Amino acid sequence: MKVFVNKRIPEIGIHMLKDAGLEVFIPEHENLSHDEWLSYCKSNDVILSVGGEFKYDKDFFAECPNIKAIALYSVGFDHVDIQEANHRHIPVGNTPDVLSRATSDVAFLLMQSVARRASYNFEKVKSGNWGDFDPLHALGQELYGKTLGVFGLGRIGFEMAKKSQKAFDMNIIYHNRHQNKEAEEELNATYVSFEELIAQSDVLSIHANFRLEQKELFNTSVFEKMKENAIFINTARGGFHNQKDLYNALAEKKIWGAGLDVTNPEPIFKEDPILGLSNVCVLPHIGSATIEARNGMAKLAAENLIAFSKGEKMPTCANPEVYSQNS
Ligand SMILES: NC(=O)C1=CN([C@@H]2O[C@H](COP(=O)(O)OP(=O)(O)OC[C@H]3O[C@@H](n4cnc5c(N)ncnc54)[C@H](O)[C@@H]3O)[C@@H](O)[C@H]2O)C=CC1
Ligand SMILES: O=C(O)C(=O)CO
Repeated sequence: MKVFVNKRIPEIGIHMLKDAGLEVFIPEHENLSHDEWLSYCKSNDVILSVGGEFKYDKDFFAECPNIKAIALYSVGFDHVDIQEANHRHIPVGNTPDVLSRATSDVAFLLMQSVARRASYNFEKVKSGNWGDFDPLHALGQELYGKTLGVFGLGRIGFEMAKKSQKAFDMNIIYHNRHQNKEAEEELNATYVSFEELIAQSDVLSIHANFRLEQKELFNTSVFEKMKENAIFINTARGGFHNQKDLYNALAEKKIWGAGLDVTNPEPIFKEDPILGLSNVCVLPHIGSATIEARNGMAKLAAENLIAFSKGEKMPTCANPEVYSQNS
């Protein structure tokens, strides 16, 4: 079975595929054009897919009927038309759990960085403006006993809530598609409406899996209902927030600040005015960027394709319903 891996991943994953007798193709250079990517998809049987820039939509599946399985090097699968994959009986593997702590660590980092204005103060030092001790300048806010609102309390959201409660004794509220009994029992989390989540959160952290129908759910109509001391954190997908509305809310100090690990578009344009604000911290989508998480993702993606090559179910599949469909 021929595997197309569109970008370098930790060697452990490649070795696993080769040891299982699969033929692995990795292009010489990385930043593939769409046409290059498509031509490589057409000449292989399955894909180990890194990154979200290439979309697995109806057009793709029509152009590449040869592709029988996709193993994503991510837990998010919003760049895949799952309905079309199911229709074509194509399993789509993903990499949950192994990156949950790492990603929640970045949300936790952003929360603290914004609360204590780390970016602003670091920029001051870098530009030689250490400044005299000023009891009233660039003060941050403390998080102890404040309310963390989680939009999408799943694997990563749970880790974020757990460490925020442990470190700062934060009160946890959440809004989800389904109630999370484990979080309610272990973290004393309270399920609230979307409106209550927005109004009551001192820190609002987005951890839902993105779907197009939720595009720009967080916009001016939301930001104007948030507390003035509120911190907006997004480590899920940039599509969840309207970036211009967020800029306006921050510039007009409608909210305290924002921490983003995901933006719209990605990479963010360096001219984006949001980067010039003193109450923002933006990171370049590094949530899963640890040695441990990225190795774990490589192992899971390889295991998914090896299972497929043996006619077995993928251990971690974004569309497990594909296995229960009539052939
Ligand atoms: N910044 C980064 O590098 C990374 C970002 N991510 C993002 O984080 C997302 C979450 O990952 P996991 O926690 O593993 O997924 P998960 O599936 O365990 O949790 C997502 C939660 O969101 C909830 N949800 C979905 N849509 C919702 C809606 N409209 N309203 C309320 N709740 C909703 C679901 O019920 C679920 O509990 C991924 O889909 C991905 O987009 C994941 C890993 C790394
Ligand atoms: O896993 C994901 O969904 C990411 O965004 C990157 O790890």
